Amino acid sequence: MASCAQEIPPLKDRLGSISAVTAMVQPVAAALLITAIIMYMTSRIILGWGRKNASKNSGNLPPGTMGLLPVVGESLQYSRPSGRFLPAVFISDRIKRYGPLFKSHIFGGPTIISTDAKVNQLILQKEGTLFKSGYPRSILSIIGMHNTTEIHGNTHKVVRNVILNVVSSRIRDDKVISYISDEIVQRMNAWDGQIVRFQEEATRAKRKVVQVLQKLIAKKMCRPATETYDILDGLLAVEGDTLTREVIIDVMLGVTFAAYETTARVLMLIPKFLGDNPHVMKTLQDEHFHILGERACTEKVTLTWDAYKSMTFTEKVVKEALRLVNPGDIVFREAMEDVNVDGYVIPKGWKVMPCFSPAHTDPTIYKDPLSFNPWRWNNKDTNNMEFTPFGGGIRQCAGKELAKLELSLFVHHLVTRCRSL
Ligand code: HEM
Repeated sequence: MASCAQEIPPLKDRLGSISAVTAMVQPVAAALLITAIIMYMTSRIILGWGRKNASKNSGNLPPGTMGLLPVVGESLQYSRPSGRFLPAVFISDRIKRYGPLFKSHIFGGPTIISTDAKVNQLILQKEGTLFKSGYPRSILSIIGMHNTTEIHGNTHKVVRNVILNVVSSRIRDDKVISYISDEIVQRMNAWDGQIVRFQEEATRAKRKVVQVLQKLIAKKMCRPATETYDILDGLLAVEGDTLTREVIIDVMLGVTFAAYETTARVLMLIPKFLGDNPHVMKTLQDEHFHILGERACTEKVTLTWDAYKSMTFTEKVVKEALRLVNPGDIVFREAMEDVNVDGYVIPKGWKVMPCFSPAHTDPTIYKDPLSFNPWRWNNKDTNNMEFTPFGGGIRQCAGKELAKLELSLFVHHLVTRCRSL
């Protein structure tokens, strides 16, 4: 058995080992001290920075926190996946803590987040006077620096009119309906027995879009627009000093992004809603087999504008899916001057982020809001500020009628396909 004397080394040796340990610990301690000093100084700078931002404005900023780091702010918390439907946990937690209007620091800048339907309406309606579209650079670098969100005034009006005119005239064309319908069937056939990797497909596709657009423009320049007149034809027809070729390509990129990501997200979740709600599926099947009549599922069906307009229950299913999925949940604006809202000030130059999903899932507006219930739309007005899946004001979605058509045609093929499975 070892004695205590053997366990405790003599003082000289102990001093030796202590100094060895000290030698080892010293750099670590020094590093810790320096880190602590840097953290202290950083926090002072940050706190000072936060106060400086606030003190520039005489009014009362909405409550909220700005996060610990100047550039990152609360972006990491904001982008943490929620694992459930919107609103994101970040948003619902802050509504509980601060109320419907709060400040944060996300996407690289101080931001006021509004989840109040009335305030959102004000922000959207005052586009061009109190607020202007103001998407963060990180988003613009993907969707193009000159896309629809970044063009203002008359140029925006011209571009918007082109898109609205092309969309509203072409979706009534049965040939276009048939084209979309065939595309859906083709894609569905390719999905059979496969896991669909939407994200990978999208990323790969995005890289090719600019090349495709450039080739398409070159082709279009060589022949006059025909009956296949599309948004690109429309934009090329008004090409000029402000609407340059570069802007047109970015607008097309933006339209592709706006049209694809949003519609795909709703489309992806519709099968889940129907799988979870067999009674909705049954009612849909009744509607769509009625449209099919005696025709067998395997027969190629040519859908028409009239057939689409007769899909009245489908319209409610699409609305309900839009309410819960909310692919256009947030939009970005920038305050053009100090704006007073509900006793708070939104300072000039700050980003403003109207967020729609809290109103869409508010139990005082929608009974049992998280249930998928298309019948709730039987007597409900949808032209109000509490249902804004397509935004509002002069920047309201220019493709909303096309999106609703595409989603309805998808539902048609999805529910009639099941008979043959
Ligand atoms: C479910 C599908 C869709 C949803 C939920 C949706 C949602 C939205 C929202 C919320 C905005 C407003 C953005 C803002 O205020 O900053 C918007 C704008 C826009 N969307 Fe959609 N969108 C959808 C599909 C489409 C489609 C299919 C197109 C194709 C043409 C499209 C084209 C546009 C364009 C061009 C704008 C900009 C309008 C402007 O600035 O005047 N969207 N969309």
